[in-house]
Amino acid sequence: MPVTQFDLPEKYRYQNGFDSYLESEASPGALPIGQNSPQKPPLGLYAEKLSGTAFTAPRHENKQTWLYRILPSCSHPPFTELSADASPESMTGGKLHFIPNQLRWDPFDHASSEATDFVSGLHLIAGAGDPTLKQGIGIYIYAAGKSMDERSAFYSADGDLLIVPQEGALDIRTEFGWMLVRPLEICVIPRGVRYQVHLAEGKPARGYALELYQGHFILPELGPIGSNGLANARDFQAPVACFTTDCGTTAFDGPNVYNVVAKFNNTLFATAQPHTPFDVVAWHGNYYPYKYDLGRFNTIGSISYDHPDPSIFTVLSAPSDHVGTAVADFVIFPPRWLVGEDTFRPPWYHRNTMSEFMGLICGGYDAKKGGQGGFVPGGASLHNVMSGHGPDADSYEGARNAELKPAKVGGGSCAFMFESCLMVGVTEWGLKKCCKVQEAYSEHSWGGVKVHWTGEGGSGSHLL
Ligand SMILES: O=C(O)Cc1cc(O)ccc1O
Ligand SMILES: [Fe+2]
Repeated sequence: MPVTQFDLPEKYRYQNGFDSYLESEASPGALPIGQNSPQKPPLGLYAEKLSGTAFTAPRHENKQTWLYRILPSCSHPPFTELSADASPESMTGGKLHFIPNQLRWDPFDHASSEATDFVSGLHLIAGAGDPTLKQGIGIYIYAAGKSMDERSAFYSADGDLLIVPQEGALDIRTEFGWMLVRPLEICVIPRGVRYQVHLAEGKPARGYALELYQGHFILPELGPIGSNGLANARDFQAPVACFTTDCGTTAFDGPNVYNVVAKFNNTLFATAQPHTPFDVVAWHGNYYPYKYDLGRFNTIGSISYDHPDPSIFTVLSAPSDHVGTAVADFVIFPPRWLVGEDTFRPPWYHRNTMSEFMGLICGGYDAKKGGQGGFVPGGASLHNVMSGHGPDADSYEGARNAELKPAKVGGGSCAFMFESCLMVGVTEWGLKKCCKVQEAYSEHSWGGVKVHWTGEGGSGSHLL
């Protein structure tokens, strides 16, 4: 039976569309009509604008949302920087190591303690650039053993966060409403949006995330593919407004029981206020959190010969200032048919001017062995700028000798890649403290690659 949004609790009645202009009101009449900021907004609410681009950004890039809330979000005591204990270096970065070696990680540990929530369980594994310049990316592994406290909220001033759950569904309450994000689904929480992550059904959660310090994700151009295909705009889902009302008679009335944690230049700050930050009764705009079910991806590939570039599997792209070159592409490798004739079907051996960070949500990957020491769900790999990589020796031999019948690859599997034009550095946590780096990755994968050369052909004149 297909699950429609009406089979889910009311808080999950999403609105559909990518980069659409949406509006939602949890109380009838909360949205002003015909203007954004009336002298007295309806229902005694405050109007607050949340900008995702410069006010003057061109129309096609401009992103903003008007929030209608019980109290404005400025009404909080000052933030103070969290201690090193509460803001561990594993989360905020520290030194980055830029190294040309291919790297692969065993599956990352689940949260070691039930005291770890989504925020304290975020580990920066790799990154490039600088949030203060609004340039670059951060790549995270998260592992949470408990839900965030009902009275806590988190936001990042550093960028938009793309979350890729690998195990355990996340029930995310945002200022804009709720989103249930399960493995094989993803979501994006824009810069500045406050949210609270719960573990759906209380199950521990683990996954990957990419923070985009510059710009926003777009859908890739479709070129000759035409007007549909890959990730279709209508399959992206935004929350509907949902609020709570806990507040006194003024902003600072009552005990400071609501904690708000901010990530600001990869440093954590906290404040506490008496009123809930989840008090948005209505909103309208095109700057909002959204989710997407990867199962809806319309996968396209070669129906004649040769293995196409993986860009055909791009779900979302964060462009740099140079057309066709992404600061980050989010690419998936979903189940698909391979029918190429006289073709080496898995990925070719290659060196890429882009860096490739890969993870595995479930199943296996057609160019890499699974099992102990292989590429397995919950693990990762990094092939940095110009670091040679490709199928491991066994996968190569298998594909070289395979009978080329139409074959479905990746059934029950989904690998993904964060591909970036930037050279990516690995954090201390990623290289050492996580204790997951596979020391023998290169030898294990390519040590046994055989020479198939059949000897000199032609005139041999080039031996001169
Ligand atoms: O390296 C990888 O496994 C990712 C990848 C997949 C593919 O089909 C083509 C190029 C590429 O980098
Ligand atoms: Fe690659």
